[in-house]
This record gives sequence, structure tokens and C-alpha cells, in this order.
Amino acid sequence: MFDWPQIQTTAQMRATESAAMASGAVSGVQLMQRAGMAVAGQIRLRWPKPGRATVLCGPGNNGGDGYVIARHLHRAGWAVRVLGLDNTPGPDADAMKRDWRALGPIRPLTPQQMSAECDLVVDALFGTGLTRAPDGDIARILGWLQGHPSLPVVAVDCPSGLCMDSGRPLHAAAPRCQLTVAFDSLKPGHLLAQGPRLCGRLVIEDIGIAPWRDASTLHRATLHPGLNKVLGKQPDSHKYGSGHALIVAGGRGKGGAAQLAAQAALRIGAGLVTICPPDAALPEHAGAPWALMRQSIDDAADLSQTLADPRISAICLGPGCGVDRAAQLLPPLLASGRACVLDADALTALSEHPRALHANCVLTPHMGEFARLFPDLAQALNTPAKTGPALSKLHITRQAAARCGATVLLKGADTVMAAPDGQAAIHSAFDTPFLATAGAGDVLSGLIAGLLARGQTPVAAAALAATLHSAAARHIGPGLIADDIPQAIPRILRDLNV
Ligand SMILES: NC(=O)C1=CN([C@@H]2O[C@H](COP(=O)(O)OP(=O)(O)OC[C@H]3O[C@@H](n4cnc5c(N)ncnc54)[C@H](O)[C@@H]3O)[C@@H](O)[C@H]2O)[C@@H](O)CC1
Ligand SMILES: [K+]
Repeated sequence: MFDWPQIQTTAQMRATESAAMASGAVSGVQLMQRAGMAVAGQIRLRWPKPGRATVLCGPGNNGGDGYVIARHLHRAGWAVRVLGLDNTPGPDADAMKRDWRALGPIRPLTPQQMSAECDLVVDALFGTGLTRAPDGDIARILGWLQGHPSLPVVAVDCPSGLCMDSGRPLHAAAPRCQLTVAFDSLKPGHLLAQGPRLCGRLVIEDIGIAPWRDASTLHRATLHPGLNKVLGKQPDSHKYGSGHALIVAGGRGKGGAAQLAAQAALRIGAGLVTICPPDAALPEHAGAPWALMRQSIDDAADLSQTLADPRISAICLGPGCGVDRAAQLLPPLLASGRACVLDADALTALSEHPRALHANCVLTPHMGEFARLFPDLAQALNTPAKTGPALSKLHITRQAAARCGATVLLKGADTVMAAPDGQAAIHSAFDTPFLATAGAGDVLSGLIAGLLARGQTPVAAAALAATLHSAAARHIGPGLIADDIPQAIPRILRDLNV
């Protein structure tokens, strides 16, 4: 799609690691050495003065990384206490355990050992191998950490107890970490559900296995998009070259939502935008913005006639539209095969009267609307997560897209978009809670419509729109109202050198 950070599930991560090792280019011990050294480097960068560290080493390779970290911190002058299990882990972790033993003892991994004073805890208990809730002494240690929230915790790959495929904790006391150092790529759990809150600051360290990722199966994050490459217009571009978006508006007194969508579509650079209320509501749309065109659409026949113009490249149906009007306009809209965004009342209409969708449709439900369209999937996500990999928002969005044959953008602080062919992106924006405000969703729909009009693929339009939407919100800050968002878009585009 774009040059955006890649996301690998835990299964994909294991496959990448195996492929790298099978190639002979790198061994498991070397990977563990790189991983551990990377974490120790991040700790030394952020805590330059050596202090007292407690390193918690679990039963597997995450624990193996912990022994490497302990060794590097010890060499850097830290007073290191290692707590570990009396087990024999895999051969790589076992080798790292032996190396540590030459430098210091391994104390039992029990909550009693946590009472010694320390400045920093390194959580190398469980990583991508977590399959069930930690219990016994490890669970008690997690509880102890929860009771000491001012003690900084650095997570190795992920906070232990968090399912990396879903961002759902398998244990109620998964630690809230100050820093998480993850390897090679983001995992869905870093971005979804509780993941961002528990991970704290997230750093991805390259351990040299990127060439062995299977590109055909990857998801994308939209954290640092190369938007400028995508959104820039050519100096000689023509207004029709940037498409024509049609925004369907509701009846009298209901036009505000469509106005927000229309302004967003204009700001994101659709060549032309027309707002289409019923005739009786047309006078309400007189006045600024003067760049916006107006045309009444009363019924399905009007819409069919309008869509006979091949230059209309995208339609937004739903915001403030009214469920009956949306239900009436859906058949000609879907029959046209034209790129479209279906939001709000159009989603309610669809849940009441299901219709065949197509690959140029983008559905933008929030969780409530999603639950009405795909009740079984929403219910499955609501079931408590007990084993890993736990079902995630990524899974259910991909299943919904495959089932309905359209792109689905499932809104939230963690927004997931998925296309019917399995392409998916995650946009995680837990830092803009003030975006949950009236009309913000209408603006998002308008951004998607504008980007569709400009020829973006549905999943790319959805991912770009989600990114711009939260970037604009971040720029505006608390106190934001939806009307501010389209106005902030030029500033965001300028900052991106578009
Ligand atoms: N994938 C890679 O490319 C690399 C992975 N490395 C590390 O290896 C980690 C994954 O290692 P592992 O697969 O050994 O898994 P973990 O170290 O995450 O877990 C260890 C083992 O504990 C068992 N387990 C799972 N849940 C449990 C529970 N609740 N209670 C008790 N035991 C439980 C599982 O059998 C699992 O294999 C990564 O997170 C990362 O830290 C790094 O060493 C370097 C490279
Ligand atoms: K960990």
C-alpha cells in the first residue's frame, strides 16, 4: 500500500524468524543477542545514570532476552538482580542463562524477591509466546507491580500478560509499562484495545530479519504515513482530474452533518464537491462555503439520473440523511458501482434491509453500528479473552469485510480498516479522546469521500482519512468541535509538505 510501518501477528513473526534462521544468515542466539542488546541500549539511553535493575526472566525466549539485558546492564555499571525460573528453556535462552550465571546469581521468581529496593524493573516474563493467563508466583509478581505504579517497568517485546495479537490482557494485572521495546515490527496488540495504554512509549528495534517477512500477508499501521507522496497534486492538475464527490444531505434542519462531510471532501482536495439535499431543504444550504455546489436530489430516480454523469467519482451517503431516505437511495447508488462511503443512517438502513455491496464501498461503523450489521462478530469480541491468540478488532473487521465484500472501517481510538481481499491497516490514536464528539464521524466520511473521488483505493482512502482526521484533532487539541477539523486540514497538509 504505502511506505507505512508493518504489523506482524505473532504467527507471522515466528514465520519470519524461522525463515531468517533457515536461510543461514542468522542464528537464534544471534537474534536473542541483538534483541537483548537493543533493549539494554534503550534503557541506557533513557536512564543514563546506572542504577539498580530487577530483571524478571520468564520460561521461554522472552526470558532469554532478559538474561542478555541483565548482562549488558551489569557491564554498564548497573546493580542487576535477576529473578528466573529453575527450568530448562530452549537452547538459545539456556545459553544466555548460562552466560548470565557466570556474572551473577539467579534468584527465585517469587513476589518475596520483589521487596528489594530497585530503580527499574525489566519485564522479560512473556512475549509473543503467551497463550494463557499467567498464574502462581508470576501472577502474584504482576499483581505486586500493579501495586507499585511509580516503579518504572520496561517491557521486552510487550507487557507480560498482554495478548500481542489482540491487545487484550489475558491477566488483569498485565503491567502498565513506561517503555516497551519490541522487535522487528509492530504487533497488532501494540496498537489495539488495552495495548497502547499498557505499552507506554513504544520503540521498534530492527534485529535484521525484515527481509524474511512474507510481504503477501502483512498488515500496515498508519503511524507515520508517507502522506505527501500520496496526496500531492501535479502542478497542472485539472479540477475533474481530482474527481467529483457528491454528498447526500438530509431533509430540513438536518443538513449540518452533510455540510461537515462536504467541507472535509473539499479540504482534502476533491476537484468538485456537490451537496445534495432534498429540494425542500435546498435553501438551507445557501451561503458559504462558496466552493461547494448544490443540487437537489429528492428520490431514487433523481439519484440515478445524477449518477449518469460519469465524472461523479464518489458519493457519501448517511450523515444526517435519515434512515428512510438512505434506504430509498441505496439501491440506485449500489447499482451504479460507484465508489461510495456508507455511514450513519445508511448503515442503519443496511442493517434493517441488507443489500449486496461491492468492492468500491467503504462502510464506516462505530462499534454499535457494527454490532447491528455483524452481531455475531461483535459478540465474539465481547467475550472475555482467556487464551492467546485472542480474537481482536483486526480479526473481526477483516471477517466483516470478507463477508460483505466491501471495505470496513471500524471506528474507535483504535481504528481498523480492512478490505475484502484481506488487506488491512490499523490506526491507533489514543491521544485524541476529544475527537469523540458530535460530527467528527461526518468529517471522517467526507475525508474518505474526497479521497475516493481523487482515485484512492477504498482501503487506502479509509486509512489516509483516519490518519489525517486524528492528525488534525491533535493539532486543534481539547475543545475541538467537528467544524474545526476540515479547517485544520490545510495546516496538516502543509506540515506534511503536500
Ligand atoms: N520472534 C523473533 O524473531 C524473536 C523473538 N525473541 C523473543 O522471543 C519471544 C517469544 O519467545 P517464546 O516463543 O519462547 O515465548 P515466550 O517467551 O513469550 O513464552 C515462553 C513460553 O511460555 C509458555 N507459556 C505461555 N503462556 C504461559 C503462561 N501463562 N504461563 C506459563 N507458561 C506460559 C509457552 O509455552 C511459551 O512458549 C519474543 O517475544 C521475543 O522476546 C527474541 O529473542 C529474538 C527474536
Ligand atoms: K515481556
